[in-house]
Amino acid sequence: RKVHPPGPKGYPVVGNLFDLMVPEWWRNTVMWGSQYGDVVFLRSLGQPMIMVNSYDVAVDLFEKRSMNYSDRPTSVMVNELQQWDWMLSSLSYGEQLKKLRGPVQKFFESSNIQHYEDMQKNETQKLLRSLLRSPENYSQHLKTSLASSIMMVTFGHEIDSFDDLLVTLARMASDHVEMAMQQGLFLVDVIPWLKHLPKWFPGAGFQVIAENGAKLSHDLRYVPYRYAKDKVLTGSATRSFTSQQMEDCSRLSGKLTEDDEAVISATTGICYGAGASTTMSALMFFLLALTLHPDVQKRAQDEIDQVVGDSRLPELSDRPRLPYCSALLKEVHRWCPILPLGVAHATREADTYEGYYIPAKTIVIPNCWAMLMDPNEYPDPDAFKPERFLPDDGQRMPRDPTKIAFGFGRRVCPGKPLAENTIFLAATHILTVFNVSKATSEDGSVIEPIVKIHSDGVVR
Ligand code: HEM
Repeated sequence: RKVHPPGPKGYPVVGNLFDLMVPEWWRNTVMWGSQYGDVVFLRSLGQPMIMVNSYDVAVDLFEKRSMNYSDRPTSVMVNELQQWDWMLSSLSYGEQLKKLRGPVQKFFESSNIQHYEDMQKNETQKLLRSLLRSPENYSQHLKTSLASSIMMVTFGHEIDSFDDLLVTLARMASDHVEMAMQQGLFLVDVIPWLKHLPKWFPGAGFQVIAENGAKLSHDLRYVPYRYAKDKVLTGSATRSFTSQQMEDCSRLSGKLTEDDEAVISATTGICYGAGASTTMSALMFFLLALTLHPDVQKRAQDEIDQVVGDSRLPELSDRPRLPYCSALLKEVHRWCPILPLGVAHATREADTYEGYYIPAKTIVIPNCWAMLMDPNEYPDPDAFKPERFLPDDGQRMPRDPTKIAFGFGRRVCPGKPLAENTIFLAATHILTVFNVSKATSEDGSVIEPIVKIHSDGVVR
């Protein structure tokens, strides 16, 4: 509903708590969108929020007005008590963000990340061998392979098992921070003075959680970095994000300063948390799509057979000649949004948009679910149809879903080139050597899978 400046008073509070408590509650936000429009205002425990339901509005706010819409919501629990304030994804828009995003963007851009193709192919071939040995453990094999790939790219650290010490640390830390980031879970985020309560005080259990979080935050930042640094200094390191940054610093100033180390440890420390579960989720949805749609699988395999032949596995350079496989992966990002509500941005200052007053420090949520399920852009949105991205001559190509799935504006995912390469290699390698199908019981009858999608509140 349109209201006029000056104030947020009198805004409609839409939806109700029940809507927010059901699993996959963002599905309801599509209804809010059709009822209230592309911009929906809510108040959660006094905190103003807007939900952006259309791609055009997302571009208007996050891209055309990016100076104002590139902040992040702050949280006492995450930023202050647990000291995750070094983490790029939770930094406010400003000098520190620019200082950290610069090296991250430079490292992950396509021209640099292509140097890691051999390493990625090696990891993917290890995945194929594990899948051959015990296909029933497919999700564990995927997790291990993706963890190893990210650890190799970031620290030059190869892992054999998911119980690897650095991976365990990164997993525990990621779980902790994801929990702490959930809006409204901790009262201290609503009533900040509670942060002064000692941990023995009745009801101050959050202080114990915070203390553990602060330790994990410190260890995640410095333990893997020191390990990788030692390998670089002893000459036993392979090329990685850490080694490249250390070389850049030495070339520019002849030595590694404390400030350099603070940047390298922060930029490398975030990679596992940001990249492992998201890429894993995309590949799990890919396997689900193949299981449910054998016709799609067959068409993709035929394309690979024709283009690549049967004497080698696909490479990144084959991508332009595999349009159906590329369309399949676009459809995976659209059909099963991994981050249905993206990652929240926040306004720095008050703004007016199309007659709406948007206060300063409003949390701005891109409703990626609604954008990717928009029937005007993607007719029959619940159906899995890669061919929608191969339109007949003269027909319009629907919007590339990765323009939504990887976020917007100045906070867009910097890891996108790496994620896309990893997903392409794993998906096409699996298609080349395996058939993915529904399981059968002992008497040979097909077991219909029951699709259950787990979400930790951020990543599905
Ligand atoms: C399928 C895989 C992935 C998806 C769908 C994904 C999606 C996203 C999204 C939606 C955001 C928030 C963008 C915004 O605020 O508008 C984000 C941020 C980020 N992603 Fe990814 N991501 C993926 C993989 C990766 C990988 C592999 C890495 C690095 C190893 C990575 C690193 C980051 C970082 C550092 C941020 C924070 C950027 C900032 O706050 O400025 N992501 N990602």
